[in-house]
Amino acid sequence: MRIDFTKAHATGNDFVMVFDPDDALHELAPQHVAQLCDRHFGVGGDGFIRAVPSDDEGVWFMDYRNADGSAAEMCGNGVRAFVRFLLEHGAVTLGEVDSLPIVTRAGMKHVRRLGDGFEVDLGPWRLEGGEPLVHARGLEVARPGLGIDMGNPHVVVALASREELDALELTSAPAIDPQPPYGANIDFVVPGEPLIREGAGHVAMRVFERGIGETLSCGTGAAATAVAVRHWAGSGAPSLWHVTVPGGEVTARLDAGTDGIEHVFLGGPATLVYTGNITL
Ligand SMILES: N[C@@H](CCC[C@H](N)C(=O)O)C(=O)O
Repeated sequence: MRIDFTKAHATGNDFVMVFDPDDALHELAPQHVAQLCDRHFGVGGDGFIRAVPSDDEGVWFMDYRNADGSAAEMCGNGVRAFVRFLLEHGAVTLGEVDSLPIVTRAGMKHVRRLGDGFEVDLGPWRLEGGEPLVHARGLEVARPGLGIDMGNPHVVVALASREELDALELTSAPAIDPQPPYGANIDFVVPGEPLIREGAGHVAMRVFERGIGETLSCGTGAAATAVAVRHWAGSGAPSLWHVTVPGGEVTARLDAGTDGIEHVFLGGPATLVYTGNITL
């Protein structure tokens, strides 16, 4: 089977993207996805994204899979790359003031232009309750995490310093107790110095993603980070957060959605790198 693909990234979170208007690849097996995402034997990527028409006329479904072939509900960096990809294919148009609906496994999301990049309305979040203990290599003792549902599951762990963040060894999965039923992406966070600058919050994070491993960036992780840090900071904390990740910076803005409930709006760049084809 020959597959035409585009390699894309959003702050270093990289994807193999396929345009599939006829849904011809709907039976692509997890091992095929894993092969495409393999950095030694395939194209290489943190995830695989297939563009397929949704049941809504003119609206596209983002079929997102992790590098191990597992499906995930949402990918905040991936959806920005997805919109760039759809625009490149001429499959959609997006004016300066419009927003584009995209169907995901976590429901419909709306994406608008923001500078040279895009901003996606990830919708409302949910605090999971409880404080799972997270232990990663490089940490002397396990730390409590805050479980946040951002459409996909996250556990955010606050660390004391930049040194502690840098010392983390994320080549193997951190242990979580109790283990969340569907697994979780684990976001390790340190406050910026200072935490608040010019009215906006600043934090740095590293992430160990479910179904992948450490990545250079995670958009839903940055959104969960902003929610967690604001939760810890209490009233008076800013609503705009700059989140530094190993692959760059994204923004997470906490604001009312069209339903009047507070949503997280994730902003950042998205780049198409090259196109090619591969035979599986
Ligand atoms: N990197 C993504 C999240 C991808 C899915 C995640 N690994 C999961 O399994 O939930 C992002 O930018 O949000």
